[in-house]
Amino acid sequence: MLSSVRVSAAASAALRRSVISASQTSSRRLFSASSIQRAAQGTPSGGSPQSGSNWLTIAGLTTLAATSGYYLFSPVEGSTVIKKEAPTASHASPEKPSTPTIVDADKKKILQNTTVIFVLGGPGAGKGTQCENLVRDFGFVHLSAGDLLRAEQERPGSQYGELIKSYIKEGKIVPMEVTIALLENAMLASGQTRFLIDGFPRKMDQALKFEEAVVPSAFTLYFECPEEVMLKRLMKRGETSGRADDNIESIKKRFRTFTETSYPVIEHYNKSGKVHTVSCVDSPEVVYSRVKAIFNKLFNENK
Ligand SMILES: Nc1ncnc2c1ncn2[C@@H]1O[C@H](COP(=O)(O)OP(=O)(O)OP(=O)(O)O)[C@@H](O)[C@H]1O
Ligand SMILES: O=c1ccn([C@@H]2O[C@H](COP(=O)(O)O)[C@@H](O)[C@H]2O)c(=O)[nH]1
Repeated sequence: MLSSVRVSAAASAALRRSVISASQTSSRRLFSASSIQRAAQGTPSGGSPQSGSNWLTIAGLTTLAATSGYYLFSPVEGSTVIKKEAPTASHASPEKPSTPTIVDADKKKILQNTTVIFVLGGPGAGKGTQCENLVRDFGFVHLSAGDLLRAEQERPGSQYGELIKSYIKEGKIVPMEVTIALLENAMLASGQTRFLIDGFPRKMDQALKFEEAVVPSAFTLYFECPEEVMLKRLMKRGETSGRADDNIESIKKRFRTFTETSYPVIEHYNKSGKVHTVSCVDSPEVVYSRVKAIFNKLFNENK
C-alpha cells in the first residue's frame, strides 16, 4: 500500500515560511543558466552545470546548479536560508545574505517523504479535470507543469518567458531544467506531502532526472483517449481558454510530440507495472468513478 509520511509540523512550517518568503522577496537557483541555454539550443551539456557564477532565477526563487552539491533558498538579508552544507567561497554570489538565518532542514529528506503521482495523457484527455476531483476527495496538491510554465512565462522579469512562450506555441517540450525547478519549488512551497504532477514528465530524460534529483514517483495515472476525442475537447476549450496552443496548428504539433516523445515515458513505466490506465472517452463523472476506484484501493480510503 502506498503511504505518505508527514514531515514534522515544525519543519514543514519552517520550510514553507522560508520558501514563501524566498518567492516573495528573492530568487532561488537550481540549474545553471548556461545549461538551460544549451538545452534550449539542443547542445549536449558535456558535464554538470558550473557552480558559483552560474545562477538561475525561476519563479521568483533562486536555484543553484543541482549537481553542485548544495541547495540554497532565499539569498536575501533577513530571510531564511536552508542549506545542505555550508557554501564554499566558489559559490559566492553578490545576492547572498550577509546575515542569514540558517534552518537545519534538508530538502532531500523532505522530498523523500512525499508521494508523487505522475498524471499523463494526451493534450485534452481530461487530466486537469480529474485532478481537481482527486484534490477534493483525497487531499492531493495538484501541480500542472503546463500551468507552472504559463505562470513563469507571465512573471515579470522572468528570463525564460519568451523561451517558454515559443515552446508552448510550437507544442515543444521546454528544457527540463526549467520545468523541474518550477515543480520542485512548488512542492517545497506547499508544505504538503501528496502531489499529482500533471502533464509531466513528457520526455524520458525529464522522468529520469526528476526521479533522481527530486523524488521517485509512486506510479503513473494514464488517461487514455483517442485523438479525435481530444481534438474535439481542445477546440471547444479553445473558444474560451485564451491558451495560445488551443488552436488547430498547435494542437496537431502537441499530438505529434505526445505520440513521439511523451508516450514512450508511459511505456517505460508500464514495463515495470507502475501505470494505472483509465479510459476517458466517457463523461467526466464516469471517468472519475474509474479513477476513484483506483485511489480508494491504493490509499485504502473509502470515500
Ligand atoms: N470526460 C470528459 N468529457 C468531456 N469533456 C471533458 C472531459 N474531461 C474533460 N473535458 C473537457 O475537455 C477539455 C480538456 O480537459 P482538461 O483541461 O482537463 O484536459 P487536460 O488533459 O488537462 O488538457 P491539457 O493537457 O491540454 O492541459 C476541458 O474543456 C474539459 O472541460
Ligand atoms: O513538462 C512540461 C509540461 C508542459 N510543457 C509545455 O506546456 C504545454 C502545455 O502543457 P499542458 O500540460 O497541456 O498544459 C505543452 O504543450 C508544452 O509545450 C512542457 O514543455 N513541459
